[in-house]
Amino acid sequence: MTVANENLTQIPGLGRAVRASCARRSGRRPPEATAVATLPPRSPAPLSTAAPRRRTIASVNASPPTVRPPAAPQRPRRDTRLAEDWERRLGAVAPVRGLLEEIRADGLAVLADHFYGDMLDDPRAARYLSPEQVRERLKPSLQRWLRDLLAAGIGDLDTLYAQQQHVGHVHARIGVPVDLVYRGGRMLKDGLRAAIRARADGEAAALEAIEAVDSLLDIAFETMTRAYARSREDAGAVDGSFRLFSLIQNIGTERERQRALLLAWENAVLYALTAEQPGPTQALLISRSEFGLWFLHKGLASFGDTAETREVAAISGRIDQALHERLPGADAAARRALLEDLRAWAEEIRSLVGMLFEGIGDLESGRDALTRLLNRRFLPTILRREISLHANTGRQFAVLMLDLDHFKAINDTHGHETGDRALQHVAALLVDNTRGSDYLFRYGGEEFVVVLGSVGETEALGIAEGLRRAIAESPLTLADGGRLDLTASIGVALQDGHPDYERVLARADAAMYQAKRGGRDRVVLAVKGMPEPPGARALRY
Ligand SMILES: Nc1nc2c(ncn2[C@@H]2O[C@H](COP(=O)(O)OP(=O)(O)OP(=O)(O)O)[C@@H](O)[C@H]2O)c(=O)[nH]1
Repeated sequence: MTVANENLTQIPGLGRAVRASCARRSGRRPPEATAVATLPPRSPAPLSTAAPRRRTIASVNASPPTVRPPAAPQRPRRDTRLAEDWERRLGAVAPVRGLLEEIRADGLAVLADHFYGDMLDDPRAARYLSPEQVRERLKPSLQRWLRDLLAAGIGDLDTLYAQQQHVGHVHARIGVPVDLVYRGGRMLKDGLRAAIRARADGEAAALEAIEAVDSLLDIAFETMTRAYARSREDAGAVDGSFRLFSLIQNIGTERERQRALLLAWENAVLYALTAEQPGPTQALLISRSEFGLWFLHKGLASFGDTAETREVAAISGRIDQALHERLPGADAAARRALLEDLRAWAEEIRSLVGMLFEGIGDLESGRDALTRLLNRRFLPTILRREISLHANTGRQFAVLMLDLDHFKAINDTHGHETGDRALQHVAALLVDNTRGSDYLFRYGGEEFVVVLGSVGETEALGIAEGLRRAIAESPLTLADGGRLDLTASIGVALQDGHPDYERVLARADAAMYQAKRGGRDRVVLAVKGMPEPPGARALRY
């Protein structure tokens, strides 16, 4: 419950904001998100009002932009058993409603003070919290969250459920330790118990209210935890595929290299087994060969635990065992037989490794097919890493949101193919005018995101200005020899210590929108209080 409360008011729907503006500018619908997070309106709105469906930053988890029909409104995905439990627990609150109303009316500010006082004392929580955030946003939103929970009736189930889910997703994005969340839950229970006892008319009434509130908090935290776990699993899968993707950058070359190394081992064995003196067995073991070392250190890490990798490992073991057992003292005929077996096993390995490489061919989808820049689905992985690096080392990073100007007119005047060539041209300029350590993503149709690691404001603005100038000064040469001038609007946001990666993206987006409004072909730095782009309703500072 540390950051979640802030996010109840600050974060909801940032992904939607970014996606909406992306769609707005690109003319293409952003990809569908998987997660559905719905929140009640910010201020004292009735909980029973159905909350709008919100998309989360799963936006950037999705595949490249595609045109899709509008999504039908959906209720948040719910587990039926959990929903029944919610209903039961909300029902149990009814008889004690009067007492809870009293607590809602005057008891929550003290509780929020106590809660955040304790959290700020915890050095781990300090990573996610600043006294200013706590004072300005977190305490009020914790009170709001509690007020909503204590006032909720069965008709509010959808909203409540989605609210807890959202909190869980946010905790996962930020990486709040689960035990800290549970500690927060425990503190709230203790505080509410004390408040109930202070106001209840007798022990029996107090116990009834305590039981009702405890069970409500329990189920709220269970719902959050489920969403948290699902989010972490999804993020883990993407992180995993990114590791794999970055490990084997050029699959074709790597595959040929490993074929050659396996062949080199086979030749060494052939040479040794047909020579008069085969030499030491140890030198022939496949596990000691360059291929064997590659497989152990990189192949297994890259391909993971699959039937094929297990089979390669088993055959390699068989090869080494046969060499140990059958080579020492073997006569020419025995060596010939051994050689035949070894070559047959090597052939099996070759075919299995070929299959493994084929299986990861689709990792090429880690790159955008047109521009060869990184696919946006890896953006959360990179931003989470940068945020964690910033927390651990203080190294700041920046996000540039770059959108080509009047791109529709280019398509309309010169055709879609020329538009595609312009996108490739700009992608190449981005590569040429950034550092090797920067990450370049195609974010939407004619929109790019650049993540600059270890930069301050001046350097980030310098790189952004360099990109702007490079694009403005490097027209695309057309098939008929003519030239097509291009410009871009760039929003720059420096990481401000906020642990949620959606926020820095949304700030860069707002700055980019200002660059468009200011006349295009310019760089704008995100500053506090910048107005939201239309459609980005949840973009709040
Ligand atoms: N050729 C090509 N065009 C694309 C691609 N993806 C999106 N677009 C086009 O990009 C254009 C974006 O247009 P708008 O969002 O109206 O923005 P704009 O014309 O660049 O105007 P401003 O952003 O306001 O300067 C649309 O016409 C899209 O069809 C693509 O992959 N290839």
